[in-house]
Amino acid sequence: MNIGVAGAGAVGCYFGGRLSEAGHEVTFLARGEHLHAMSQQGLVIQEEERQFLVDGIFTGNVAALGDVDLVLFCVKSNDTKEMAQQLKAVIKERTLVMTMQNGVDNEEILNDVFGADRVLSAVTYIQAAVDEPGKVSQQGRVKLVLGALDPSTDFASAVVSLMQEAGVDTVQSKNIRVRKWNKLLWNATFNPLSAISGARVGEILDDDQLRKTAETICREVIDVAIHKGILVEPEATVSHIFSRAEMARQHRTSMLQDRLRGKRMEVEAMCGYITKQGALLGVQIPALQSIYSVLNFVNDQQNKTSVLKT
Ligand SMILES: NC(=O)C1=CN([C@@H]2O[C@H](COP(=O)(O)OP(=O)(O)OC[C@H]3O[C@@H](n4cnc5c(N)ncnc54)[C@H](OP(=O)(O)O)[C@@H]3O)[C@@H](O)[C@H]2O)C=CC1
Ligand SMILES: CC(C)(CO)C(=O)C(=O)O
Repeated sequence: MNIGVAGAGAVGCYFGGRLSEAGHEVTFLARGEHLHAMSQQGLVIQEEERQFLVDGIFTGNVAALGDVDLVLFCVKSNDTKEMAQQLKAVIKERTLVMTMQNGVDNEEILNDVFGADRVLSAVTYIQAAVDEPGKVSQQGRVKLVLGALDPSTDFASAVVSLMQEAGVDTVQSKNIRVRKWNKLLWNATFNPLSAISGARVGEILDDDQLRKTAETICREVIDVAIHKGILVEPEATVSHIFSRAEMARQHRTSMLQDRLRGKRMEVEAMCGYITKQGALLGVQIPALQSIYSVLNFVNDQQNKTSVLKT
């Protein structure tokens, strides 16, 4: 299959790399030093046990994705609208677009731009990072749960097979929005708190005050999910989220990694969306709301600093 990666950073390079290794033609859309390094030396992927070199097409020109059959949509949520509009102008009418992003609002944007009948969504379980330009590392388990936004369409199973044949543990879901909400509950509990405090997941679990705050946020977000009509059993969900966190003790969440690198954090996707939904639905979420206001300020400051640097 002819596959495009829109936003070849950590996630896009990893899954695009696995598909390229399985023999598919993959075009990686990237930019800056990372694109330069991949164009010169190829893409190096470091997994725990092995390293492999990906020899794909590396480009900074979105028009190079014009002929692909499937786009892995992997930009940070802050860039979703802009990337979706750029893609819409160049891809074929029948090209499938699969978001592998965190959060639940990217689906709404992609739905508006492309129509639900060709958008897929994946819950992405992976711990990947761009360690240096041209080099991506991945640790721990890799798993995808994927489904179509419109479950009456039948193309999700073909993409599940594509991933499975490339050796990626992938299952199909008929209710992908609920699965995405479940992941968002984890991310909203740990990502903003880790970004504001600088703590790894294990440090949040071990510090009484931080743990209490994480639990408070978790319950707030569960409340919003329930008011949105997502079926969640609060006690079982809190306990599941905290037991999954035990397996990621050393992890610096993607939001903390962005903050440490001076990059714009996904504040809207991880807290802004939930805060706004809470306000619309009349659900009080003071803990997450406070963290949202601080992280928004930090994001704006980082943005100003990077503008000053350029
Ligand atoms: N990393 C992880 O382990 C996980 C991440 N996720 C989610 O997956 C999504 C992607 O995350 P991740 O891969 O870490 O993010 P990255 O920042 O590593 O990757 C996104 C890439 O897209 C590039 N990009 C953005 N706009 C353009 C453009 N117009 N043209 C070319 N390149 C562009 C970015 O470039 P630049 O850097 O210059 O902005 C960056 O290289 C996020 O929603 C994240 O929350 C989900 C599970 C795990
Ligand atoms: C915890 C993790 C790596 C789960 O895949 C994640 O989604 C993040 O750090 O944002």
